[in-house]
Amino acid sequence: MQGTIIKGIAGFYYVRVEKEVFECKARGKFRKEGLVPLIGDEVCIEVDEDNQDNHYAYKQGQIVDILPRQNKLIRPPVANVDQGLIVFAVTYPEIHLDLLDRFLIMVELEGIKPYIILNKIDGTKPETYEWIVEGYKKSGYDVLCVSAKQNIGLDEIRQVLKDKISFFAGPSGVGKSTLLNAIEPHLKLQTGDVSEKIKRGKHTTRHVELLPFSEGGYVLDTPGFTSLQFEEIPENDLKFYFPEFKRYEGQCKFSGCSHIHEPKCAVKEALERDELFKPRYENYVTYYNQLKETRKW
Ligand SMILES: Nc1nc2c(ncn2[C@@H]2O[C@H](COP(=O)(O)OP(=O)(O)OP(=O)(O)O)[C@@H](O)[C@H]2O)c(=O)[nH]1
Ligand SMILES: [Zn+2]
Repeated sequence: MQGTIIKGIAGFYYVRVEKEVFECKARGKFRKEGLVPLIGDEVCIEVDEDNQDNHYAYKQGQIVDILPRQNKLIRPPVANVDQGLIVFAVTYPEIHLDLLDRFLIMVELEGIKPYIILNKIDGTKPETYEWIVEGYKKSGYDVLCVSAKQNIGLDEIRQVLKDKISFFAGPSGVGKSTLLNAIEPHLKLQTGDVSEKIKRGKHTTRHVELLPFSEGGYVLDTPGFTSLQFEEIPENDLKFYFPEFKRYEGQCKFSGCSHIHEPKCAVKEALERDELFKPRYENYVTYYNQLKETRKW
């Protein structure tokens, strides 16, 4: 049978097949190969037929194969993540585009698809945030304006989440938990279930878990990215994490153009023509200079 690892605790992997969860050990061969199963892995399991006593909370099984990974996040350690939903609020807390751009760079660094979710549009005039929506759409991002409180735009988020592995990230207080609970009221219930089980075991460490979405797909139960540091990027590579620059690739006079001070730069010309979102370009320049400064030391 083939399923997804949704949780791992103390050498046990919880593999969800259809709607059933199996408690599995990994075959010794993985250890020999230096392969550690990860949450999010697609695996093949064999069910232990002789070990299905009902005093176990789960049916027991063994992981016999791990399918090739599409990608792997380091923190939290999860495989096959398709997309990151970056949540901000249009009002309180106020949107800091610097912070939003940092979140976007983190998602771009992982090579996964970002979505921008602007929450709390209830009671806020569209004029106050429309320029941000336009700016990020111009940069090539998908932007959804929603209200968790008033059920606006939630079906669009459900469409995005369907059959994918997703995480939510964003500053504190923007409404990530409210949003998840509004999208899928069952999720909270299941989180409760699991923490009950963890309490009964001896292990109190926080484990990452994939929460199954009723229409198919999974959501990480912890927000992605606690750190927004990207100082390991060489400043000359930073441009690769601004997808809107790709359109102008090869069009600058100088190859390896940083799009900052070089003459006949296609990116700067596009900026003049208003094809790019200026605040984001300015953040690019700021980060570039910061990275360059850091490297001097
Ligand atoms: N007006 C309005 N308030 C909202 C909306 N969504 C969430 N809130 C409120 O915003 C506050 C923060 O919501 P949370 O869901 O706890 O935010 P969070 O992003 O999970 O915060 P952390 O757990 O700190 O990361 C709560 O008081 C919510 O009631 C919304 O759509 N509109
Ligand atoms: Zn250039």
